[in-house]
Amino acid sequence: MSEFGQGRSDRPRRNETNRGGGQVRRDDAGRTRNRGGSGQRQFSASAPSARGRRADPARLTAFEVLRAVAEHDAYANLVLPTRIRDHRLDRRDAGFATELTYGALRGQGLYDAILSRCVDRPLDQLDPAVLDALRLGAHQLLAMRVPNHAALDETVSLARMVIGAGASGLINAVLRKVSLKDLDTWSAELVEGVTDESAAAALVHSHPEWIVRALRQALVAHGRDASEINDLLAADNLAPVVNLVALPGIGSLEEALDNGAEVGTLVADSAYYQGGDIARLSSVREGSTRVQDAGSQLVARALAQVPLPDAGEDAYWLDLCAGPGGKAALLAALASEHGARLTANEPAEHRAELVSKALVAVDPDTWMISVRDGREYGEAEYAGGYDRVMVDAPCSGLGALRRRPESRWRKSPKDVAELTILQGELLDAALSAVRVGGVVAYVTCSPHPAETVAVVDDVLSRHSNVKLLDTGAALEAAALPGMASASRKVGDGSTIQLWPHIHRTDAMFMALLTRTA
Ligand SMILES: C[S@@+](CC[C@H](N)C(=O)[O-])C[C@H]1O[C@@H](n2cnc3c(N)ncnc32)[C@H](O)[C@@H]1O
Repeated sequence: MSEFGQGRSDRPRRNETNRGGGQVRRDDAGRTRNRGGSGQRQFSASAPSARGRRADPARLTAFEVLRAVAEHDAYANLVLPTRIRDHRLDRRDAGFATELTYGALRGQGLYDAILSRCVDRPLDQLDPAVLDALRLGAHQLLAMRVPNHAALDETVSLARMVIGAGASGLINAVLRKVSLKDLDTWSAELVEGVTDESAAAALVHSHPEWIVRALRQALVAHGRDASEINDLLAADNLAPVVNLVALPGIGSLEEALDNGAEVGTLVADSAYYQGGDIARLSSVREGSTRVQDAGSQLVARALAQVPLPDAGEDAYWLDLCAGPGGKAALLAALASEHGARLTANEPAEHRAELVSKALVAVDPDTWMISVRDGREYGEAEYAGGYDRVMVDAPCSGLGALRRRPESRWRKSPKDVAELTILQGELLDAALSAVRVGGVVAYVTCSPHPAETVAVVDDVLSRHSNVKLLDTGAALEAAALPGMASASRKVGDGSTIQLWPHIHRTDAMFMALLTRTA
């Protein structure tokens, strides 16, 4: 089964027996079709000339999202829910559209390599809409449990309706060639003669080559074996399960568990939810239960719970880069339990508003929003004013590729280089704003060495009064028993790096630091 999707397809399930004993036929959109007494099919999945037939709404939805991503730089995870609503897809069709959209976007690199062997011209000379239709067809043919004839006919029908009759002929011919081999055979052919391991892994697991090299370096930099790269890349291609957190002292997981969620195994008050539209849970709508990756929950809890090296006051906490507010909500709830107050800072106005919304369920007396460049907290007026500071720095997001299916194709090494300067400056500001004996958490959702260990090494080399704490021990204390180790020793302290292929979380990095003088 493909690694480019949710790992399963819930449709079509063919030839199910219904309660009356007859055959329930499902069309290629997964809806049941009554074949009627005459046996005459109302809908022919195999008819290649389905002229005049309407495009399948689930496939049309996926096509529209791919077009929005390509033409308007849209984020698939934001556009898809709107399109699903526009087309009034039921739960089953919404699942199909989601798997198709995300799978085609993640698999784009691999599918383009395959398609370029089946098209008689360079892919960039194709109409971009045709190319998107071909990618959707390739994903259905190679990675979903859709019968070949259905994948072909439905994609051709879609193209005829939304692009034109001319395009549908080309698409039919190309997809027929794609369908002649399965994904493993195609992958093996593509890497034949490719001697560079990173280049081969980039092709097979559909990642840009520079990201494969960066992730391989990251594994080594965080004390793991470079040979894990294939597992890591494969994990990037699986849709993450929705993780929930019930805000401590405020929310409860009861409703989620009643609706099929399973208790989380990494961190307290968390759950895994696979029940579809999360907004149907009232606790989520109210904001007392929130969607948050378990890795993000862990780093927030580790900062909140680590004993302060100098047990003094513990009343003022700062989240320096808070938007859109995931960690701020958990930190504010934990601060409230501690009797502390959280300042959630975010320089982008619209993101600061999101932070306010994220905090809606938390007692408003325990938090406040600040809207400024986090580097301003390095100024004298804030010096030593906080006991615990979170620096969840803007980063390349290379550790969260599974959440944003198109993001890997939009990033470049230049993004990383630009961000590392800001990351160092924000960490400097946090270390100025924390009191002596307080704690700063430097966090990224990227394992890239330049954004993680290099930033920490640099700050330690520049400030003789800054010390790395045992972050691994703090994380373990915040986690449920049995979590696989994530820490790497550095002198007397340690940093931690979580991994999608080991911990089933985003690849969060954290270093806990203190100021000694
Ligand atoms: C990785 S995100 C933070 C995610 C957030 N902590 C959460 O858990 O939801 C980084 C945030 O830093 C903000 N940011 C960018 N430049 C900044 C700066 N100079 N000072 C403070 N925050 C900044 C971005 O707008 C973005 O919202």
